[in-house]
Amino acid sequence: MAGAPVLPAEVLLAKRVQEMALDGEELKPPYICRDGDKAEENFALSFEIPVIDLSLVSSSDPCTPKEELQKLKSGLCSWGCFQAVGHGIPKSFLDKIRKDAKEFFEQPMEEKKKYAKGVEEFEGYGADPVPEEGQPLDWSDRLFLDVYPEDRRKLKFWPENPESFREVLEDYTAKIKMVTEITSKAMAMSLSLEEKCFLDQFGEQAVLQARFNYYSRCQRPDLVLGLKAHADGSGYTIILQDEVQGLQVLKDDKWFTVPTMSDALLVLMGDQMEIITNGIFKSPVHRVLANSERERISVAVFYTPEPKREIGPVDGLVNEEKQRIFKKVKDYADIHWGYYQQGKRALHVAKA
Ligand SMILES: O=C(O)CCC(=O)C(=O)O
Ligand SMILES: [Fe+2]
Repeated sequence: MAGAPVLPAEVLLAKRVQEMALDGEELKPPYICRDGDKAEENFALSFEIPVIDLSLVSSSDPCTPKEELQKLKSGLCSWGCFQAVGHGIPKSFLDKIRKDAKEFFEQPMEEKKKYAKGVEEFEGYGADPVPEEGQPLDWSDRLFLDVYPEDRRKLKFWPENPESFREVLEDYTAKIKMVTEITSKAMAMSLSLEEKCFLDQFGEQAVLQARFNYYSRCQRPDLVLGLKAHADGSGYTIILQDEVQGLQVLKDDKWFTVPTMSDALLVLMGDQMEIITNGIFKSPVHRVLANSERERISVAVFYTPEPKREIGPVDGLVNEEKQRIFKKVKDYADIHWGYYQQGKRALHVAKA
């Protein structure tokens, strides 16, 4: 592997990781981005990530258990994420999404390429746009789609096969939108804020984007990453995992593997929730490891404030005790993307 020529990312990105894996191609930089030192890995399974029953923290219930809200708050202050159950989406429906996603990626390349994106485009099937020079490439393929508001949908990128894909995704979008409503309210209540204050910041036309990730098997998982370490630029992100572990969250300089739970959705704070809560909720750095035995699929839905909408720390969280640490920003996700492509975080641009 040493001495393998470094090909321009544009050239490498013309071929899907899934094809390279199937062809048994030799790994090349910049896919190779780790030194293979397994000792550095921390495989600790983090059962400390709180599991929150959202049906218990819905606002209309005057008996909302204080302990559940407290658990939600402390989880978001320390981990920046939680496993949501009781979210109202039946497990059978989550299985359907997982099944359609798997069927899509398992089709011949020819079929998937009908939805291919250009190297510099965002939406469609392929890889992320070419990163800055020196940045690693992810050992994964993805299908990225704008799903809400409806007028943002570009149906030419929406798979027609498997047959139920479009309908299931439409349905999932509506269900996830409801989950964002309950979640935003519960998070506000956990901080003793007016329950609609986060929803008001995001706006009614807040954007949902779905990213179907396909992590192919890799013979040398110690040399690559399924997805490089990053924090999300969203407000927050709702992740559906399959039964294969791989997602890790960084806490106290250690990587913790997020357990898989077939009926749960992982709710992970993006930078914008860190800004809106004046730094109280953390937007965690996370990554995905590659796996030599099994492929892995996840569906991440990014929930982001309306374009052009100014967001900033909510009033109740800035006071004499707690100084304002972030200023108002708009279109933060775009700023974030520029830094992401350089392998950097963007949060400092919003510092007061
Ligand atoms: O695959 C996963 O579990 C996480 C995906 C993720 O972090 C992302 O798409 O931003
Ligand atoms: Fe992410």
